[in-house]
Amino acid sequence: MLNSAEENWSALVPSGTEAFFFSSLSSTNECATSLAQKGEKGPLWILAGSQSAGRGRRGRQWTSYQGNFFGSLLLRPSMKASDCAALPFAVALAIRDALIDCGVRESSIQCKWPNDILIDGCKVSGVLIESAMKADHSLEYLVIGIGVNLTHSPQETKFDAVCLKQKGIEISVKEFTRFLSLQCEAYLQQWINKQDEAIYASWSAVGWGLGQKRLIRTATETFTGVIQRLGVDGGLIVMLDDGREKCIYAGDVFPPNKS
Ligand SMILES: O=C(O)CCCC[C@@H]1SC[C@@H]2NC(=O)N[C@@H]21
Repeated sequence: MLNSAEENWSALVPSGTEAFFFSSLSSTNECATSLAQKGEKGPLWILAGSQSAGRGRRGRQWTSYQGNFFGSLLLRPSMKASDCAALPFAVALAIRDALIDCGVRESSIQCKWPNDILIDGCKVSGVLIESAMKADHSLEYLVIGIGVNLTHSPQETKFDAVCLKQKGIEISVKEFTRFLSLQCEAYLQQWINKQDEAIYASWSAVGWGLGQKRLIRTATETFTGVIQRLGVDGGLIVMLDDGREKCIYAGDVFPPNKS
């Protein structure tokens, strides 16, 4: 499959990591997963100019117009699946710093639980992490899929979207790959070194809605509550309107007045 890549972008990413660009793929996560299942070792970035079946979190589609960034990083870290709680937040922080490298105003970028990135309250990036485990519950492989709106902001989404171009920043997929791959390397090293507390603290300093009322939608319920903090296991602790605390592990967070 890598033979059919249009360009080898390995010189753009940190040494020891390979990167291949395809002008179009169904999904970079699907491609990276299929390579992992065939024994590809990584670390490897799979990048695409567009995706015909981009995957979002919770079974959603990810609209994938040419000009935006679509990339998946395949890794085989020697970690237990139970060590992954801080991973989504490390990835979100890496994307945030890559956006700062591109010239986005630092104070305008926030991280929305679990791993969306917002600029001025609108979604600019989403992350889909997929993995497989060995029988002993250690990780077999990890695929970290990242989408970033560089030139288009799809409006058919649950959350208002924005792109860098709307903020006056023009950056190519290639340039963004360079920034993002460097930041991912740094933050993933922090995660591999088990610096979860530092990751949680950095994320919490730029977390969207902390201390504020938000609407939460899980697969089974919708409720409002005041976001308190991250739990040690990466869950989001919310104080319900009746004063009880509840921790959620999968779901979406919206402004409190969202219909
Ligand atoms: O729902 C979300 O917010 C997560 C979206 C993740 C999209 C990226 S684009 C690159 C990678 N390949 C995919 O099919 N999905 C992820």
